[in-house]
Formats: sequence, structure tokens, C-alpha cells
Amino acid sequence: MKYTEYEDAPPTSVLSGSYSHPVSRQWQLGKRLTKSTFIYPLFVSDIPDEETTIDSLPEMKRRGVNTLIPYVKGLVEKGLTAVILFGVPLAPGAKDAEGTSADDAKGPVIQAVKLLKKNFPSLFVMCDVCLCEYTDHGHCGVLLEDGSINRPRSIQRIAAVAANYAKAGCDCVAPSDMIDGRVGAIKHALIEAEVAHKCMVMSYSAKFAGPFYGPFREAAGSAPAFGDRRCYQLPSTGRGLARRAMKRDINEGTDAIIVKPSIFFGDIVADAAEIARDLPIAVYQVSGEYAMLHAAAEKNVFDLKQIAFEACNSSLRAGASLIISYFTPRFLDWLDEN
Ligand SMILES: NCc1[nH]cc(CCC(=O)O)c1CC(=O)O
Ligand SMILES: [Zn+2]
Ligand SMILES: [Zn+2]
Repeated sequence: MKYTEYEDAPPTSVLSGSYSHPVSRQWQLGKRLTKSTFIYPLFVSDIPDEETTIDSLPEMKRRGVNTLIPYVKGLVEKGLTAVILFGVPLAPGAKDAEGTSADDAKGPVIQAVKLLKKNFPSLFVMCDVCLCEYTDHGHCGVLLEDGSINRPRSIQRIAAVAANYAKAGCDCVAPSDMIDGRVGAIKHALIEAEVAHKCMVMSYSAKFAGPFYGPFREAAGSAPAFGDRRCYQLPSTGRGLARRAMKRDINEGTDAIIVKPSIFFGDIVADAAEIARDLPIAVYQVSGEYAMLHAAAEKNVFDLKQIAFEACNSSLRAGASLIISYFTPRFLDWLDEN
């Protein structure tokens, strides 16, 4: 008997009946975006009253500790559950070869951690841990005389910074330098400081070098003074390297993994879901991705809300469960509209 005009297509190939009704469509959806999927990046400068727009990052501002708290209050009231802090030292002389100001007790990150935890005890406060915002050369670690990374000195310094953030009360440290050995060194330093039991380590394990970080570097003033980050961040064709980097961080004891950037890196996220199947997986939808979607939406290429959902859904589908995104405040509204 012939069921259709296509001889080789049996009647069971009609899939659309399985999602034709809104209820059955819901059943097919898999993971959904919720407010607690999102982690919001905050740029905190050492000018307490600062509130400055960032040209290349629409709707984002750099804030000081005084303007930060009222702003975050509004977001917490809308359902914000997690933030990640980036310090921006603007004071003259704040940068040196070893990034000394990164964990200055009077510096913006440590002050912000304390204030945020005091004002919003249930907010999950993460700190990006890196030296590039604080070094005069703009690289993510301490350098040798030839300009290459001094690995032992870098991880010692990065671990000390992480421990000081944890002692200030943050709930998670997120090393973004990609230097071998830093996750183990951080875990060790957290244990020594007796804060390991209350501070998570979420490492940027698969972080690719590339053109997507431009707006961030404007926001944080962290463009390298010479060279680029290709010696420690991954080349964009390096899928095998990314897999090895994730295994490295798991072996060193990371508690969660970040893949970065997000939209063009779904294969890497899928690899993370396989390699790190017992760990939460986050993507960082980075500054250039966000700016790109904004710019295209402004040109009416597509609707901003629809494309933001499309981008974030693609990360969930690939295997992530957490999304670090500059769209977070928008999603707190959008998720109420749906
Ligand atoms: N190492 C610091 C750091 N942590 C997160 C980002 C990128 C975030 C973004 O572009 O939104 C960067 C910049 C970089 O590596 O150059
Ligand atoms: Zn860095
Ligand atoms: Zn970094």
C-alpha cells in the first residue's frame, strides 16, 4: 500500500502532530530560560559616585560603590539572583606590573562584595579573578622579561587575589586568565584561608581569543598594551585544546565550567556537557556578542527580544544551564511578559 507520494516515507514520519497543540508543544521544549539562569556582569570602578555609560556596550554603565547598591536593589526586586563583579581601577597609578590593586582592601571589588552581601544577603556574588584590569601592561598575569607569562608567579598572585575576594565574602571566584595551574592554586589558597567550604570556583575553562571582547576592554580599560592574549586564550579552531583545558580544570578541582564566547561556540558547550557532565556549565555571552545583537536589532534586522531568546536558547540547547549576560536586566522584564 502506498501511504504518501514519497514511497520511502512511512506515515510515522509526520512529526508535526506531536507539537501542533500549545500543550504538546510545551512538552517538547526541554530546558527553559528562567530568571535564575542569568548571571549579570557589573563593572565597579574606584570612583564611588561614578555612573558612566559605555559607548560600545548599550544600556551598560560603569558604577562606583555608591551608585551600585541602589541600582542592584531594583534588579533584586525584579528577581535577579546572581552577579559577577569586574573591578575597574581608574585612579592614576592604580596599575602596576603585578596588578597589586586587584585585591586592595579599599578597592572597588572588595568594597562592592561587602556592600552587596550586606544589602542583599541572598544574592549570589561572584568575582571575576584576573590581573588584566590591574596590570600596566594589560595582560592577564605577571610577565617575564621577554613578555611571556611568568606562570608560577601569576598563579600565586591570582590565587592570593581569589582568596582575598573569598575572605571579603563572595560566593564564587571565577578565574578568567586561562593560565595552567590556577584552579588548583586557588582551591589550595581557599583551603588555607579557611573559606573553601563557602566559596565556589567556577573557572573560565574554554575561553577563546578573538574579536568579541572589544567593548569589554573599553568598559574595563584592559586592552593589552602590546601583543595579544593568544598565548593563553585558545585559538578559535582549537576544539581539541578546549576539551583538554576543560579536563585540566576538572582535574584541578573546579566546581563549574565557563565556555566563552557563547553563540558561535555551541559545539564547545556540547563538549563541556559531555566532559563535565557532573558540573554546572555556564556560557559567557560576551560584550561583542551583546553589542552585535543590539546593533543589528537597531537596524531592524530582527527584534531584540526575539534574538536574545534565540541566542540564549541556543546555549541551553547545547548543554549550558547558566548564562552570564548583559541582557540580564532585560530578561528579568521579558520573562515576566511571557
Ligand atoms: N580577562 C578578563 C575578562 N574576563 C571576561 C572578559 C570578557 C568579557 C566580555 O567581553 O564581555 C575578559 C576580557 C578579556 O579576556 O579580554
Ligand atoms: Zn584577563
Ligand atoms: Zn580575565
